[in-house]
Amino acid sequence: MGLLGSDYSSHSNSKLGEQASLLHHLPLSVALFNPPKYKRERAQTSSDSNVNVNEHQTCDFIIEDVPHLTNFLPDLPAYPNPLEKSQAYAIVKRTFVSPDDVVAQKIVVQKESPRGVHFRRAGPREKVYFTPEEVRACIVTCGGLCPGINTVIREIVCGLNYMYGVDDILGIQGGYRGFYSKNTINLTPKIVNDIHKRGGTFLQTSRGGHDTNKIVDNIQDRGINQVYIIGGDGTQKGAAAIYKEVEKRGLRVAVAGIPKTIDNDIAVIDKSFGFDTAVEEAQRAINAAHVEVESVENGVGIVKLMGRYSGFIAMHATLASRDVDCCLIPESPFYLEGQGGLFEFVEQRLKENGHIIIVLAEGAGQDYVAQSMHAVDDKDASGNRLLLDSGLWLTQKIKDHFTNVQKMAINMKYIDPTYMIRAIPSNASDNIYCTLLAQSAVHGAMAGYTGFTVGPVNSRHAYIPISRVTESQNIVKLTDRMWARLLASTNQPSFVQNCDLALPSSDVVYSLLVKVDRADQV
Ligand SMILES: Nc1ncnc2c1ncn2[C@@H]1O[C@H](COP(=O)(O)OP(=O)(O)OP(=O)(O)O)[C@@H](O)[C@H]1O
Ligand SMILES: O=P(O)(O)OC[C@H]1O[C@](O)(CO)[C@@H](O)[C@@H]1O
Ligand SMILES: [Mg+2]
Repeated sequence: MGLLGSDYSSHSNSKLGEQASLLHHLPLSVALFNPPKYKRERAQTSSDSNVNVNEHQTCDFIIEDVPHLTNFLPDLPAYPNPLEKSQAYAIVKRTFVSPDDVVAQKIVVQKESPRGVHFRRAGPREKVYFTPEEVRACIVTCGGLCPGINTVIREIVCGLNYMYGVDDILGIQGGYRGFYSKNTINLTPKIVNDIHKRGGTFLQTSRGGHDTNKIVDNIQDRGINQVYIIGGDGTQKGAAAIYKEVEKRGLRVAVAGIPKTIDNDIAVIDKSFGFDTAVEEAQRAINAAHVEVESVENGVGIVKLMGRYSGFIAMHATLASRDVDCCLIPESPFYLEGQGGLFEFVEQRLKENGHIIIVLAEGAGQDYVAQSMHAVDDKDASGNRLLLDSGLWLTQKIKDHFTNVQKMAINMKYIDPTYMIRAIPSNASDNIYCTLLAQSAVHGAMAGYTGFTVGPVNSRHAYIPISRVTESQNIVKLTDRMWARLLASTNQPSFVQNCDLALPSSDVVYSLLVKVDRADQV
């Protein structure tokens, strides 16, 4: 028996495998593997001088596992994985992922630190819980667009068909509401063959319209037993609700989430697909701004990029470009006037270089804009806050300041590429990434796992409990080194007063950042 009871395994002699029977009785998603204290015995060498030989140490090993259909359908039959006979895997040394393989969430550790949280490694398993003829799969795409969605759709269809011989795959059209309001389309490798060359989603998408009961009724009525759900944080919350309802009804339906978001705001995973493509496309807008502002006197270029709550696209586009003087993101409050403010910085760069480029994430400075516009807090159909145009607002503020206060003529160039960075096909590396995601999702569902999201954790693909990726949103942490690297690269103001920077706790620094921002507004 493997690390957890749901996997069939021949690795019964591994140390982790020996703990399996204990783990099987632990709560579904979290298993704490707490081996006895062991003696670390090492020969002491000169380079080891700071190591305490023979000291005792506890190493906590935590697995956050994903559910398996057998958790609520214990008598489900298993079958040998057809990949055993697949020509693609014929000479692969280890076709099947060992049930003992896990992926560590933290790979930078200290000598004495606990082993920490691990996720189940993604990939094909020795046993599957569906025969090819039994499978009726469906794919749905929800939320905003993102480069690579079509590649994921294509690779799920081809993966199911070429690897597992499945040929009953339905496309749900128009997002979650498509389950109960639209006809499905049949997806075959031939139909999806070229779709990866196009941007957007072949299946169409929507916001709102998630009705768990209606969706699961429909899954049941249509005899669907594998559900592949491609979407962002909101979509994954919807997938978790579908999984829970499926479990409650005791249905043999595997629910697999594939994380999608241009904003890169999904927790746990390294990066979301399409993000690199979007950052690359954003370079075109920044380059255009650079050409424009270099060709005039006192050129001020403002480029607004997507990023509702997280400034990853703006941060990475800035770091990649070298032409950007200042990057503004939602996580880092800024202020305009006075010492250390944005106006002062713009003036300084204009004097030094004759031009300046500011990259602004759409969610940056929203409170500022809302105040000056007395706007109401509008929401989209999914309940996401509708943003005000901070790019236009900043453009006007800078124009007003230099015309009325500084009495200095500037040449303002505002570029807003918005949808252009996400409505394109994915680049080569994102295409490969999408293929891995799709194949991992297919292997997971075929192996009977459910209620999981697939994604890379420290470059290794893993099955992550859906609830784990929806409990928080990934944001740029100002206290991490990446933001410091950006500040060091642009040499822009951090908008944090020196005395505040000395504070030890990131929470305190963050709350002060907010206070600095508020203080400036009153
Ligand atoms: N808490 C929730 N529970 C169930 N369904 C939800 C929840 N939040 C959002 N959804 C559904 O998920 C779908 C997509 O959500 P949303 O519009 O927020 O996009 P997203 O998946 O977060 O993607 P992105 O942010 O990248 O555009 C919608 O159909 C919405 O109804
Ligand atoms: O106009 P739409 O399609 O709702 O999408 C806009 C939003 O979608 C995202 O791309 C992803 O959430 C945001 O960056 C952006 O604010
Ligand atoms: Mg979202």
